[in-house]
Amino acid sequence: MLAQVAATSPQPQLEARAVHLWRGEKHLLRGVSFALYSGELLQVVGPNGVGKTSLLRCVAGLLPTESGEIVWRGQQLPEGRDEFHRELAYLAHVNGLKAELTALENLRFGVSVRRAVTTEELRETLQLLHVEACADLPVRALSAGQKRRVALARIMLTRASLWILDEPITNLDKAGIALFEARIAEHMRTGGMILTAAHQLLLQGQPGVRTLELR
Ligand SMILES: Nc1ncnc2c1ncn2[C@@H]1O[C@H](COP(=O)(O)OP(=O)(O)OP(=O)(O)O)[C@@H](O)[C@H]1O
Repeated sequence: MLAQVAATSPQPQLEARAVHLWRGEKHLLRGVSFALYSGELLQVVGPNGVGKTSLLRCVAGLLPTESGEIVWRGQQLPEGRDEFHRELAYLAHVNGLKAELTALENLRFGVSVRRAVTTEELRETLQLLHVEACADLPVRALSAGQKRRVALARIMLTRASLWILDEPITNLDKAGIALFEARIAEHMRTGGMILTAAHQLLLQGQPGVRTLELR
């Protein structure tokens, strides 16, 4: 708890300011604002179709906003976009894994574009999510929950400070959720930040954990 307080900086690292987005005829995001500080988890909640995924995609730069600002460490994007993307790890609804490659090959492929990584480190990370036995299996042979765990291992391995995760615990069982919550808590403890779209809240009631409700 003390470590979390120490990791919290007085300046927001990420801000959305009055973001508006239309999808077709629908005015989806109507002036959405938030600030995310070092060591925090912000969970975007709301009913199906309200715009949670769209907001995450706007923040990640995958969807252009009609108006409003996304600000990373005081700099309005797209200015400084390369640095922002170096600090960002994004996980969509889909896992983004290649079915014919093994879990280990997927991780190596996904992580080594960002940094050098050893096989030992990849295996250790799979172990943290209890899917080390899947390391040498083709991803097509894994269950939905095992695939999600491998996809989450990729996020952990990036060493990005900001994780943007769309429904991260989809298909995870109780044990998988608990393992992932422990990794999130560790990321927060070391000053990392997480922005999620969520139907099921993580680390409820813990310091540094907030929700943003879309209506
Ligand atoms: N590519 C698209 N083109 C047009 N409209 C879209 C597109 N993608 C999503 N939408 C619409 O935008 C709205 C918000 O979708 P979004 O996926 O952001 O919602 P969500 O809150 O994440 O929903 P869920 O809880 O079901 O995942 C929906 O009405 C959806 O139909």
